[in-house]
Amino acid sequence: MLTIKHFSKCYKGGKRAVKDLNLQVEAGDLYGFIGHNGAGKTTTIKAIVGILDFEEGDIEINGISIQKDPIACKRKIAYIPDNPDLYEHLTGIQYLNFVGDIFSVGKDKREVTIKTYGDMFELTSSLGDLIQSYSHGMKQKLAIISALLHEPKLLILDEPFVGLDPKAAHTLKSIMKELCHKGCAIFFSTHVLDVAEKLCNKIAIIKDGELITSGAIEEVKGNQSLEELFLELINHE
Ligand SMILES: Nc1ncnc2c1ncn2[C@@H]1O[C@H](COP(=O)(O)OP(=O)(O)OP(=O)(O)O)[C@@H](O)[C@H]1O
Repeated sequence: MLTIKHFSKCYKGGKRAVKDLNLQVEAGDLYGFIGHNGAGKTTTIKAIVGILDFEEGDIEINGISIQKDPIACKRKIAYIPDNPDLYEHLTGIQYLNFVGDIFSVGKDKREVTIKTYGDMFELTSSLGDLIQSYSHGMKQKLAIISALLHEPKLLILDEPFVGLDPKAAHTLKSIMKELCHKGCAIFFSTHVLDVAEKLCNKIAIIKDGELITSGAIEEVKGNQSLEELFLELINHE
């Protein structure tokens, strides 16, 4: 579903943010991407979803290169950034319809999806309000609903639990598990190691732009907790 091959990124005038990253995410994977502040997670995520150019390596969504055919890739994926920048002058429902139009989501399918996830996130009664009146968590919920409208095959989330209250975080975790159960793949960054440990079947740990371990969570962490493993790897050297 997602193949990252020898991906490197060097910002203009800056140091190398990611170095020779290789990763494979399969259908059904709930893949956690873990690393310290500045490790290179957001850089990698932005490259995967086609909003950050890169010169070295390739990233493929279902065998299609994000750099060669970004439109075909974007039809299959959804991306929720760590700080959703939505159109504040629209109401929630106008924004969802705008996204639905972009992805050509049919009227009936659109209504069912908006009602289902709107109710799950307790946002339905606020969808007629302007986004500028929403709290950070409400914007995050709206961004999540908009991302699910076109039934993406690959969902990419950057720090998805930040700003969500415990109930909404629980709802999102349930949705993520259900989507992967149905064959969707999810790749998400997080600093919440307890959540990653409980939720993910696979994890990758990145340090200073380099992948230091990846694979099935039970194999990667062995008998340790994920927190113990992370601290050991990050403090090493
Ligand atoms: N636009 C940019 N220009 C120059 N350097 C950048 C830019 N964006 C990120 N960097 C640098 O690239 C490195 C990786 O940053 P990135 O945002 O990918 O880290 P991260 O793992 O997502 O961190 P965090 O957990 O703090 O969000 C850091 O050294 C950062 O300073």
